[in-house]
Amino acid sequence: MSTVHPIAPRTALFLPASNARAIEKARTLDADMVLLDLEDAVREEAKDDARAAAVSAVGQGFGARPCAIRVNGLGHSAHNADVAAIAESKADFAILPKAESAQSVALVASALQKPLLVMIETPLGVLNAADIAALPEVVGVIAGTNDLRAELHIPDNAPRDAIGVALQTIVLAARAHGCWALDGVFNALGDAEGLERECLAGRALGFDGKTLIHPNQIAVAARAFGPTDAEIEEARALIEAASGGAERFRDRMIEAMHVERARALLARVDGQAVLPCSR
Ligand SMILES: CC(C)(COP(=O)(O)OP(=O)(O)OC[C@H]1O[C@@H](n2cnc3c(N)ncnc32)[C@H](O)[C@@H]1OP(=O)(O)O)[C@@H](O)C(=O)NCCC(=O)NCCSC(=O)C[C@H](O)C(=O)O
Ligand SMILES: [Mg+2]
Repeated sequence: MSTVHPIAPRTALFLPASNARAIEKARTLDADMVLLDLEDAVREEAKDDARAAAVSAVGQGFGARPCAIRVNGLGHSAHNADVAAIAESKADFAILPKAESAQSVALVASALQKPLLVMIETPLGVLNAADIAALPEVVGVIAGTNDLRAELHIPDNAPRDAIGVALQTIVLAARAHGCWALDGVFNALGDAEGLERECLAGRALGFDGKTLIHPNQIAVAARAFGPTDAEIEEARALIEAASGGAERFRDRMIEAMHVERARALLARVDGQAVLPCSR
């Protein structure tokens, strides 16, 4: 798989593939990417219908937005049927939840024949994240923060620091292997300020964007993952001012690497592939 994928999404909206209204709504929304779920958001008795709906939805497409389908995990009775259907579908990406070992992910990847986003959301998955991200089919790594908290016995109301090592490990794995790093979902639907704080914290950790669960989260996350107008202005000024080696710029030291970062930031604004997953 040698396609260069578009820049990492800042906003990747999950919706249950069983929810026809949400599918229609997603076509009108401004998310960078649409993620149709067959796993936890879909009731057991609705799995077959949801799979058919997901295949049909990606067949119609989501305009210019890339779309992915999340399969049921290894060991679930719907897993094989999901994989077979998605392999034949027009989905741009597949998502594998609860990825735990490079060996098992490699088997699924070869059956899917799609660029793969893996969810790291178990202790074993975190410990093996780098090996999983190293697989050539893997183009992105997503933190599954609800499952992680549950598996680690961390109360829902404990601060995010409690999963800090896991989040950083996920970013490290993604960066080490040139993959996208997407942060986990924010469950509190009415808490825009909390969402913004969590997005900014995720960006500060190195995540490219955030997975979302509701339309009203899109604008907040897009803004937080930026770049902001101030960042754009500074990047332009820095490139203009820089002459090559170590020098002073607005009272701080910059070198060639800062110029490269500024160029990357501006290329992201222009929609060019800056953080491409070139697999
Ligand atoms: C969380 C929800 C169940 C809330 O649903 P509801 O209360 O019905 O939402 P609203 O009435 O506020 O909806 C307003 C309109 O917006 C549409 N809508 C809602 N959510 C979405 C969506 N995600 N995508 C597109 N459109 C959406 C409604 O249809 C309404 O439209 P209209 O009537 O036309 O105005 C619900 O938001 C939801 O199901 N969210 C997604 C849940 C999901 O996909 N979960 C799986 C991913 S989470 C995950 O991965 C966790 C991870 O594994 C981990 O371990 O952490
Ligand atoms: Mg999960």
